[in-house]
Amino acid sequence: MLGLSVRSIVRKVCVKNVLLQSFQPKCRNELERCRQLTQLFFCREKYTDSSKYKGGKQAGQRQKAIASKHEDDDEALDETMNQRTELIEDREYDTVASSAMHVTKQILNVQHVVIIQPYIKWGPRKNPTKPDLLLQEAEALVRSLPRWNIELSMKVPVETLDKRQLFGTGKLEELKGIIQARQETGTPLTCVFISKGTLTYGQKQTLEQVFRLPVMDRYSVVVQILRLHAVSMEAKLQVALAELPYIWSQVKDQEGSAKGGGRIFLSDSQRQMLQLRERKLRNELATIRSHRELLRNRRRQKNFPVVAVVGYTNAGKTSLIKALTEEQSLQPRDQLFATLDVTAHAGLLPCKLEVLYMDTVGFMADIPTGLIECFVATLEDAMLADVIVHVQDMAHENCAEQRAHVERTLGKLMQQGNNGDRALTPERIINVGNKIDLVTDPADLRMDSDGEQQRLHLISSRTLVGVHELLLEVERRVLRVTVRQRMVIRVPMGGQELAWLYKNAAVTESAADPNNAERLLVSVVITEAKLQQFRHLFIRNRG
Ligand SMILES: Nc1nc2c(ncn2[C@@H]2O[C@H](COP(=O)(O)OP(=O)(O)OP(=O)(O)O)[C@@H](O)[C@H]2O)c(=O)[nH]1
Repeated sequence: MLGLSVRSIVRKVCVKNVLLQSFQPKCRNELERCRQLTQLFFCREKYTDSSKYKGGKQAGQRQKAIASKHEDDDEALDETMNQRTELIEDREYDTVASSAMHVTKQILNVQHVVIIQPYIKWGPRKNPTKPDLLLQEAEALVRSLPRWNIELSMKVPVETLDKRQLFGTGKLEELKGIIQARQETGTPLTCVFISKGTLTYGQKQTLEQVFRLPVMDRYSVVVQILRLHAVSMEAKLQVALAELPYIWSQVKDQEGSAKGGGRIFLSDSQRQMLQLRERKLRNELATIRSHRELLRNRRRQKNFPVVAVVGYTNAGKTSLIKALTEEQSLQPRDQLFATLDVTAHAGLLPCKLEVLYMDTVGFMADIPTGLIECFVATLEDAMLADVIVHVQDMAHENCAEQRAHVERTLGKLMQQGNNGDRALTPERIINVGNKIDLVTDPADLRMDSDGEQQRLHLISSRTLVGVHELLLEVERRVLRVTVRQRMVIRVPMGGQELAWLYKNAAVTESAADPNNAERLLVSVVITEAKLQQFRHLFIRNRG
């Protein structure tokens, strides 16, 4: 039966994933080394000032000797890293600490966070999204991390996002006062999250000195979330790779700000090591991706229609797939970036044709491109799908912006040629307005920000309102895009025709022909090409 084979394909995908996860301990090593290197980077600032660490000088000398002895040697790198990691463990903690590493190490502890959302009030660089919504998104990011508590959150107008101290002098003093007062009276704060894509090294250092707390930007918060949610080896390698552009940009900033001060951030050999790691990570990823390509080709050979479900993070993609497939094992979570791996789920259309639904990584605005680029490859599956379901959260105040962001990103992916020559025609895209159970005013439902009528399929993945109608629409599009049709074919009982149809089409029903006891009426969903083949093989021969 076809049903058996589609499930077995999904099973194979799962088995393959497990295999990929356990395959090549080399990958794991690579990942571990990269992680250590990242930690090494984040602690570098403190490390260079060895007086701040117990035993820092001694270990620093040991490390220096090792590094100069075996410059490009992998083992030397490991040893160097171990030495440094010891230093990290050993150090006396300083409140004006190198932020990201401090927060990384404390990720399992409770964090008490102050969120500051800077926004430009006037001018061409003003963000079209309202500051309140930006702040809400920043809060949602922090809430996605377990045991991170928001103690204070505020939005602060700025003239530009490029100033070294980010805020005007008066404003900075005011913020410092608020944080200090809070430190003295409430729960001690542990970090400040400035909700800007990336802070320059100089900005971060200045703000840490003023607030006397570690400071994080959006990039570093999102990396923490991605690390927590990366399950497969591919996702883990991607996260490790996503951290590298950040490290490089901070190195560049730091070198820029240290010019004339005689400080060198990374030695040539360390720089080479970082480049080497990057190359190795990319190679490992390429190997894993070629396995995925193989699976994709197999799916294509089996001719299963593929429906990709895309959308802004938390829009309800996983919930919708759960509703469409009735797959109980799927667990939607109220967290941003809950899905980091593209996963395939088998589902049945009303005509009994089986399809594969692909769950994809959520989109999010204001995430530095370097970070998301690493996950773009996982969207290739979506770009190659027969039909793309774009899920939108109708209950979200910023729904129209989110939709525009997803459409822009998909458009960019198309331009970059990730589409395998498939155009993103309106016929391939189904717009779905989800979470209508949370919308109180029905007038809000069919309008976008310009008041234009939207062609949206309104549903609730929670109450299942509209899900059956959506399923019918998915079926209509799948049949049209893949040039399949539903038909009833009359075949001789026990003949080759029936066996051929079972092999080459989706047989949805078969019954005895009431007008001819020797024949069967077989309902099938069949592609145009296969139908021609059937005619050629059986009908012409018979004639
Ligand atoms: N009330 C309501 N909640 C919903 C609906 N659909 C999804 N949710 C909730 O929204 C949250 C996010 O749902 P997911 O399905 O995980 O969203 P996602 O788009 O897959 O999220 P990411 O993987 O993070 O991008 C969960 O708490 C769901 O229970 C809906 O129709 N109504």
